[in-house]
Amino acid sequence: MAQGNHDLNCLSIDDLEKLAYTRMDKMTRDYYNEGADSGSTLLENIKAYEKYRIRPRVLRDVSVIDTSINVFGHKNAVPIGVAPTAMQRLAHSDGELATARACKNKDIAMGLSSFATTSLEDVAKECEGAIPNVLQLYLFEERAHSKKLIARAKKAGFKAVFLTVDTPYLGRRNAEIKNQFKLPGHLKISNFAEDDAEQNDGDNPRTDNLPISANQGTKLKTKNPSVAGRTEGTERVLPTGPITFHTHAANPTLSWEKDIEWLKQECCPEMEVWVKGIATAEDAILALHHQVRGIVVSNHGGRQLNGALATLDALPEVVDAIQGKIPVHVDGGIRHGTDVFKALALGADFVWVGRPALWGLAYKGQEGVELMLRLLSEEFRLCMALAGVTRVQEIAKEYLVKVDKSGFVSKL
Ligand SMILES: Cc1cc2nc3c(=O)[nH]c(=O)nc-3n(C[C@H](O)[C@H](O)[C@H](O)COP(=O)(O)O)c2cc1C
Ligand SMILES: CC(C)CC(=O)C(=O)O
Repeated sequence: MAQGNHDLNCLSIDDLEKLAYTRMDKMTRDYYNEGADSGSTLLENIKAYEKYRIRPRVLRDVSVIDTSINVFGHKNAVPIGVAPTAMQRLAHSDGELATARACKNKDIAMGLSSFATTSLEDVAKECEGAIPNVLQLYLFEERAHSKKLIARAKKAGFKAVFLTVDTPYLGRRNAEIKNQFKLPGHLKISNFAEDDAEQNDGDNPRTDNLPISANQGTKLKTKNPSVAGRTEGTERVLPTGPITFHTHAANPTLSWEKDIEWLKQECCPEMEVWVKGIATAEDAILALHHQVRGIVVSNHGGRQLNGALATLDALPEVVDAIQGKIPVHVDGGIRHGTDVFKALALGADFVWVGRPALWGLAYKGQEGVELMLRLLSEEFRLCMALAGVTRVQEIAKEYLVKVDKSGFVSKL
């Protein structure tokens, strides 16, 4: 394995996190790093990987290793993608463009948030069809903007839409509330900039503890606005005014019957419809029933329901339910190449990383994201070699054991 050309300040994702820490202002750092409530699910996402150990096989000629895998019709260098995360220009002035350039250079799929600070057309242009772009969708209760966004994504050549399904309301993120987090005036939620041109007076801070649709811009004709999202026997009024993540991202009305079928029709045939935020076998079966093209096991990086199962712990029941009928991806807490190996051994087809890309951006823009991808890719390749595996498809349960709290080792 090549050992040359290291950034000696940054030899691991842990190093990268520390380096990024000093390069972000407090509001950005808290917004990026925080989990919901006490943050226990965020931590458990990371810790869950420590419950498994690898069973290495030897004397297998590992001189040639192929880490690549096909995803959305493209060859990805490793089974790792950059997860959609909102507002990347908070971390670096090039924001999503830097991420796109890094992904293109490294042959890595990229997920673009609906709430990006760069338009989907600009990101697509940057990649010129070299990597499969995925649009993460917050499907607005008010449909016109979402309809337009989907049409634009199709035109720009996006391969898939990941409908985020774990945000009927925004999770309670106390630092975000304390800091009165808002997008600075020089940045825009670019995918909706045109829609907002006439009325955009900027974002409003998240200052209260209410479910998100009770925040600014949402008027519900309910008796008590603090229970927004439920129309108490009276008319429901859609969000109005500028499109901000405080007003539009969460949608408490989303449902399998009403929305998945609608979305499939809108996207068909150009883009695949996936659901991001599945954490149970029951919902995995519903996803199959509604014929989505794939699922992402995710708890939104621990930013939504705190107390939910770590994604690695939720993965096996989802994999069992799906039985290979559609791809199962996973995200949350992946910080090492060995984590990628473990997730694949437990049945994931592919993993996505969120915060590490933001830390890379904050550290050195495009170069920092490339560094992050390089670290994870090299660690993954080395892990495969030392475990005695030469192709990604060979990674399976037999390479793992589970170790419980008292140190008892069990086969899977
Ligand atoms: C700052 C931040 C912003 C995010 N924005 C979005 C988003 O716009 N849409 C979405 O579906 N998920 C969003 N996510 C969740 C990620 O897509 C992903 O599920 C999560 O970051 C994975 O966990 P990890 O950060 O531990 O890798 C965001 C996560 C973070 C940390
Ligand atoms: C636009 C936001 C709701 C982004 C998001 O998903 C997050 O902050 O976790």
